[in-house]
Amino acid sequence: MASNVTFIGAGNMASAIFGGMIESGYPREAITATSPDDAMLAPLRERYGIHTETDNNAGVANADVVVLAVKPQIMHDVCAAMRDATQDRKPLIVSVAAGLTAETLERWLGGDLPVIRCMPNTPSLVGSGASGLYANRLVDDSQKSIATTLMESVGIVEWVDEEVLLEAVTAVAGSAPAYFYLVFEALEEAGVKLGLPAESARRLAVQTGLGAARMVQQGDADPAQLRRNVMSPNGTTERAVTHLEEAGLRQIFLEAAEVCAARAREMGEELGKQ
Ligand SMILES: NC(=O)c1ccc[n+]([C@@H]2O[C@H](COP(=O)([O-])OP(=O)(O)OC[C@H]3O[C@@H](n4cnc5c(N)ncnc54)[C@H](O)[C@@H]3O)[C@@H](O)[C@H]2O)c1
Ligand code: PRO
Repeated sequence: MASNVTFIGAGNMASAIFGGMIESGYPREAITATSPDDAMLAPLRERYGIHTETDNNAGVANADVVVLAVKPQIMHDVCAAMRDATQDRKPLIVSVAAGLTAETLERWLGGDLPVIRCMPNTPSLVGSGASGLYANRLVDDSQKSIATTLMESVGIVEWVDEEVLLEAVTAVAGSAPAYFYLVFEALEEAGVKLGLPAESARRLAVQTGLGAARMVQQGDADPAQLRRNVMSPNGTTERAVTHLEEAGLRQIFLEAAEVCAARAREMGEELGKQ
């Protein structure tokens, strides 16, 4: 029988994940989502046919898996209010919150709980997500397999052995859709400056991004080789890529990844003091 999965918080991330689970054949009767606002839950009941609750403790009462999907800033209060229910039930806890460590979450929920931390990203909304997962000492193999099933319903999954590596996952996947959107914005602006209608520039740039990503995923060659395949000697691409390299693009990405990871750590430390 399928595990009962309850999502605490029914926003973007939660709905992406339970939407993906249902599309992959997970029984909707085994899924519950909570939010204090029933007006927000009503369309989810309608669209997905899942159970909903405005009371988090009622949501946890029958759960085998509790997915924490509220903003990190309110997580302490949400966990503290669910402590008794989670201690009674001892479900698997899966958190998608940025920064908050497994130790912090376990402590807020009263201790002695299997906790999996997950760092997903928004392309999960279209089934093309990328998630990093880390399990604490109390998680067993069957629980790891449940978390893999949940997150593979919306994309790919990479497990990490050390929790600190979730900061790197945040830098290259959790936050990274925004970097690609920035590149699309910049290419569109450049196309417009060079005379293209904005809509054409966007379509061309986005389709190119999609095609380039597909070629890397197909695995025929690594990205550096695929890049060289586009660069005819003394041609147009070589001129553009040399400009990007000389302007320090690689160093800029490295620094962006470093500040991103540092902010994840900082959020965990700041919020974890509670
Ligand atoms: N958005 C991203 O790119 C992204 C990526 C990775 C991880 N995350 C993490 O996912 C989590 C959720 O982010 P989101 O983008 O889905 O946010 P969101 O604002 O879309 O969803 C949060 C939900 O929490 C609900 N909520 C508020 N108070 C609550 C309470 N007391 N009890 C139960 N539910 C309550 C709200 O109704 C809302 O539906 C965050 O912790 C964030 O760090 C987000
Ligand atoms: N979005 C969240 C943030 O910016 C977490 C990763 C992606 O904090």
